[in-house]
Amino acid sequence: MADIVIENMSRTIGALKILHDLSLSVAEGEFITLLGPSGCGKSTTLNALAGLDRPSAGRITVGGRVLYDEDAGIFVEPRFRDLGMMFQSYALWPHMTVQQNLAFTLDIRRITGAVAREKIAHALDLVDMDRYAGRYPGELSGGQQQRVALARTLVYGPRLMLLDEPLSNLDAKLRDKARDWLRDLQRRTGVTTVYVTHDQTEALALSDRIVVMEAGHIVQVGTPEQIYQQPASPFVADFVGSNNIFEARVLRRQERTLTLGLAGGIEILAPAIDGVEVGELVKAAIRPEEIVLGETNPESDPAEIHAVELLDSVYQGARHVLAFRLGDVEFQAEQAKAIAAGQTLHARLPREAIHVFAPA
Ligand SMILES: Nc1ncnc2c1ncn2[C@@H]1O[C@H](COP(=O)(O)OP(=O)(O)OP(=O)(O)O)[C@@H](O)[C@H]1O
Repeated sequence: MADIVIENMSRTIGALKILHDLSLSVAEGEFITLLGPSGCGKSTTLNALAGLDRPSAGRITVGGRVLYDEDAGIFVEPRFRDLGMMFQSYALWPHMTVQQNLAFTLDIRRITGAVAREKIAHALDLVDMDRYAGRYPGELSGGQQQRVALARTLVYGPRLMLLDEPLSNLDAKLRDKARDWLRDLQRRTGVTTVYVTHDQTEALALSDRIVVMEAGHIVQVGTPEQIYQQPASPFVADFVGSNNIFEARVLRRQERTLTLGLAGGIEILAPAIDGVEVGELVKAAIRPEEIVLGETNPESDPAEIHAVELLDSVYQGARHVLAFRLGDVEFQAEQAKAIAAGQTLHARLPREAIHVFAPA
């Protein structure tokens, strides 16, 4: 049974349509991430689940209970929704110890005494902060404060955990670590989680499924692998991971192969897809790590190989980013081995690595 069902939810403010007819089901225990650029409506969606914002139309059900139904005039107040929410600016109460911060959250829900103490001990244990119960927030590192904030979100056993960019104020190294234990924590507790981020690395690492949003629309829902390997549109391809996105004309269509033309008579092979006609302009994408430079394998299809001049070579630690031009398109390739700019060499664009998008 789905734990969260959002049906035809829209949000309008004045003349501005912020969410367009969103529908989404989240399974019990699932970790789902709303991913998209700033202003695409992620927080508005999360706030609608939390009851902090009232949508203009649609219906939200959690665990079979209707929390919002515009047509039926139902809107359950946040405090009656039984959800744990943590924002980017998770402030712990500075004048209370860790223990008191959690106790206060329970107290609001009239959970006190031995039951409260047991829940607090359990929540602090979950985030590995049980030894710090007597400390004040000011005596903890940023990462520790953040774990306490998560414990505070979890302490009363919410049905859903709603997290809005909870890792964004940690430095890069701590964020990687925090990401790992957040995933682990969610697996251990099994609490259905909706996570908001504009960071695609975080989304790929954490999620069971990712919901990609663009301008108030859901544009793709899928596992991290599906989103990464089969982006539904050039927007998704561009937003998730790096991609070379280019425009080309469809020159020929064979059973399994499309031949795409670039300026200067360059021909690129791609897998055939439906909905594309010969003569049409299409968008296509290939990931930098799929391009093979300096290809000499005699078994490769020569039609996939092009002589190119290396325009630029940038060292980025574990890999080199190498730029070259084909027709009027500049491509970037990535590989571990350095190659000096200015050389002419072979670039192989494997047919299967090219992703063609049917015109919208
Ligand atoms: N109260 C409001 N009045 C007018 N416009 C609003 C209001 N709240 C949100 N918006 C607009 O709605 C759109 C979606 O906002 P939302 O905060 O949901 O985006 P987001 O994807 O969470 O962005 P970010 O990653 O920057 O937090 C934005 O264009 C925003 O400016």
